[in-house]
Amino acid sequence: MSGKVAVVTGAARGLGRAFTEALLKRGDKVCFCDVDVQQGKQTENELKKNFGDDNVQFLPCDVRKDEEFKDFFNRVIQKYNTVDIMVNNAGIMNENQWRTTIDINLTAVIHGSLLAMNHMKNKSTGGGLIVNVSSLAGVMPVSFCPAYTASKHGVIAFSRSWALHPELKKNRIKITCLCPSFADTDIIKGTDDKVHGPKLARMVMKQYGLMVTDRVTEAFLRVLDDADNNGKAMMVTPKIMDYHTFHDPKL
Ligand SMILES: NC(=O)c1ccc[n+]([C@@H]2O[C@H](COP(=O)([O-])OP(=O)(O)OC[C@H]3O[C@@H](n4cnc5c(N)ncnc54)[C@H](O)[C@@H]3O)[C@@H](O)[C@H]2O)c1
Ligand SMILES: CC[C@@H](O)/C=C/C=C\C[C@@H](O)/C=C/C=C/C=C\[C@@H](O)CCCC(=O)O
Repeated sequence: MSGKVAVVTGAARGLGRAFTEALLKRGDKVCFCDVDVQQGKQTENELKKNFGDDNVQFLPCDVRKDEEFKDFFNRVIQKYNTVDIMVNNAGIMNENQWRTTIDINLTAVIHGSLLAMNHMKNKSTGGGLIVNVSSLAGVMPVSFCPAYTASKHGVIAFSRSWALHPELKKNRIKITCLCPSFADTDIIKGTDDKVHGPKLARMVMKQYGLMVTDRVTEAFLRVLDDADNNGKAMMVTPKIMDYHTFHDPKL
């Protein structure tokens, strides 16, 4: 039994919900948020039935809204006294709404990470883990969704940069990324008007294959259990489950 307190953003459905369930199965307590209040409440009811009323809590929050996000994070601390694991998962894919894509996929991940770091460095027990959900599109170019790809590269650059910082090491805070290829959730559905070249997108997705969410959860748990995960980016595709090798220039 792990017994930690975790926060997961955008967990009313999809990968966020799968990560929440995996954490609950380990014996963690989870507070999750989503902008979709109806789906969030339904998921909360289902999870409470399986894992107990006190172990899981849904709170509505649009991570784009700074005050709402701050308030959500503070309410988690009020309820569970601490946060040990922060999973910045909420994300969208829409090239026609590229500013919103950057706001949710990158700016809010930065905000969520900073909220978690501030709390984790001040708490008496110290330490914590931040898991930022990037994408395989965070380590390679993807022609049909350049803004999404930029947001996911940004998540990795931000996380790897903080991971090097001595202050994080001193406070035993680790920051790591998860980089799935295509998984069977709503984000990959009905995207024809959201990408540059829907035919190409479908072709690439067919080539790569679609993962069940359980496979991504397996990679998520592997990262959680790995003491040496700081500053790393775990790729997960139908064939690969391994950290990406970065070729940083040697100066
Ligand atoms: N499914 C894939 O193929 C895949 C691959 C790589 C990375 N990812 C990433 O995984 C993460 C989860 O995506 P998913 O596949 O579960 O998609 P999804 O669409 O099923 O779930 C995303 C969730 O985020 C929520 N959300 C969106 N905007 C929000 C906001 N402003 N505030 C709070 N919540 C918000 C949605 O309501 C939804 O519940 C995303 O960051 C996505 O980019 C997904
Ligand atoms: C049809 C799917 C698409 O519209 C939605 C995708 C949403 C999320 C998945 C994303 O995170 C994963 C992307 C992975 C890309 C992997 C491979 C590319 O490098 C291949 C690019 C080839 C090309 O663009 O020519």
